[in-house]
Amino acid sequence: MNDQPSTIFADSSLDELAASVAEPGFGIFPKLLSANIQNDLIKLMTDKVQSDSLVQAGVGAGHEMKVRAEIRNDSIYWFDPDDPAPMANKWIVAMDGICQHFRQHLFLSLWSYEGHLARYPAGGFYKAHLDRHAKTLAREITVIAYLNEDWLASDGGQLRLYTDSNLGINGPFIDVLPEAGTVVIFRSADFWHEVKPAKRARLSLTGWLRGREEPLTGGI
Ligand SMILES: O=C(O)CCC(=O)C(=O)O
Ligand SMILES: [Fe+2]
Repeated sequence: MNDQPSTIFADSSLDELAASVAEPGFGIFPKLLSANIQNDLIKLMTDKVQSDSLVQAGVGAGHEMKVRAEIRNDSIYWFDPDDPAPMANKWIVAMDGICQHFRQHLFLSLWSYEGHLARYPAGGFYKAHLDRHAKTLAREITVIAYLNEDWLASDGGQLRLYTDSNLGINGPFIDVLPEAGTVVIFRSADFWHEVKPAKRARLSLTGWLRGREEPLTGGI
């Protein structure tokens, strides 16, 4: 497979991702990443861990973000378009490509990407939540790529995705193993999800395709 920036996702993959976002609003795609891309992302993650670049993740948006280890206890590295690692830039370019594809094919107003590498330590988890922050409408679509080779069901760490947007955490769910190469996509405002406790360190790359920034007035 050609690993030029624009081809991290082949056109056929972009079409499949778009179809799942259109209906039912989420999609789970094992082995969507090529072995090369997967290895480069794992290497990027390893480099960031070794250079001590990860910080404890918080909850909430902007200046209201707080570390809340009882809700999530992963460490993250925010992608920066100026990161010297070619793979960081490649990923951002690929995400911009998805925004463009979804603008053209789904008529969604998506204009930017924010994302981070995340490392959950053994025992790590993230309690059930929606990704769209209460005070901003910017996060439209969540895209998660997993980077764990040979992950077993007994390792835990499943993404539990609640598939009925009306019933939320009282409804049916799908458990997804965070196996390297798997990509999960869903509408950020509609699907509750959580990370079940993992028995070994768990690596993922989570990001959001964003619409225009529109702060809501009034408290929520
Ligand atoms: O790593 C995952 O499976 C999900 C992470 C997540 O829900 C988040 O960062 O908002
Ligand atoms: Fe989330």
